[in-house]
Amino acid sequence: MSLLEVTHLSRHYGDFIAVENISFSLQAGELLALIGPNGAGKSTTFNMIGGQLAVTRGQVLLEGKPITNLAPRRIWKKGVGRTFQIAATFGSFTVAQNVQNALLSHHGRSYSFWQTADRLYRDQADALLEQVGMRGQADRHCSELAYGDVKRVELAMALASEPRLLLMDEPTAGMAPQERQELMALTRDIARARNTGVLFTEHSMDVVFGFADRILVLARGQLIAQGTPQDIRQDPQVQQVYFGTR
Ligand SMILES: Nc1ncnc2c1ncn2[C@@H]1O[C@H](COP(=O)(O)OP(=O)(O)OP(=O)(O)O)[C@@H](O)[C@H]1O
Repeated sequence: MSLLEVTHLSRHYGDFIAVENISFSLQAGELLALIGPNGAGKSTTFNMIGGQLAVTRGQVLLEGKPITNLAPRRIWKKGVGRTFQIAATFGSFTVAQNVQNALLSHHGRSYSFWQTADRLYRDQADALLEQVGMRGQADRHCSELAYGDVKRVELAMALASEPRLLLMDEPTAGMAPQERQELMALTRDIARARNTGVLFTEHSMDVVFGFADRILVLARGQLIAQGTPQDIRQDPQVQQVYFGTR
C-alpha cells in the first residue's frame, strides 16, 4: 500500500481551474518533488493535502485511509508534518525550546515559562537536534542563527510529531547552493532512516534533479508528467511546457 495516494484531485475557484484531476502516489521513504512554473498549482495541491484548502473533487488517502478535507490539525495528528517557506521558529526562544515546544504540542501540552517546563522533553529535543546536526547550538536563541541553521531547526520541529509524511514547501528557498545541498542530503538521510515519505515543492533544479527519487510536473493545473529525474529530463512535453525548449 502506498503511503500517500492522491486520486483525481481538483480545485476550482468558480470557473477558474487551479488544479484539475491529478493522481499520484508516494511510497514510504521516498522523496517526491512537485515542480512547475509559477501559478502551475503546486501550493494549491500542497494545501489540499495538508487540509489548508478545501478539495473540489478527488480523494487523498494516507496509508489507505481518507484524509480528504479534514481540518489541518487532524491531518497533522494522523501523521502529516509540514515545513513552511517562511521560517516558523520563535527567535526569542532557544533552539532547544523551539523543538521542546513542538514536542509539547505533539503530546497535547502547551508551553509554560515555569521552570520545570524548561526540562520537559529536553532529552527528546536534544536527540532530534542531534539528528539535524544542531545539538551543539541547542542553547542559542534562534534569532542568532544563520538561515541554513534555522531551516535545520524547523526540520527537527517537523520531526517532533513523528510524521509518516513530510510536506516541505520550498525547503531551500533563500539558501546558498552549498546550504541547499546539505539540507536536502540531511532530509534524504532522515527520510530513509525513518521510512518517512517527503513531498516537496522546489524551484531550484539542482535540488530537484539531485535529490528527488521521482518528480511530478504540473503545468496550468494539469499533471503533465511524472517519473524519475531521467524520465523527466527527457520528456519532450516537459521540455516544451516547462523549460520552454525542445
Ligand atoms: N484564492 C484564489 N482565488 C482564485 N485563484 C487562485 C486563488 N489562489 C490561487 N489561485 C490561482 O490558482 C493558480 C495556482 O496557484 P498556486 O499558488 O497553486 O501556484 P504555484 O504553482 O504554487 O505557483 P508559485 O510557484 O508561484 O507559488 C494560479 O493561477 C493562482 O492565481
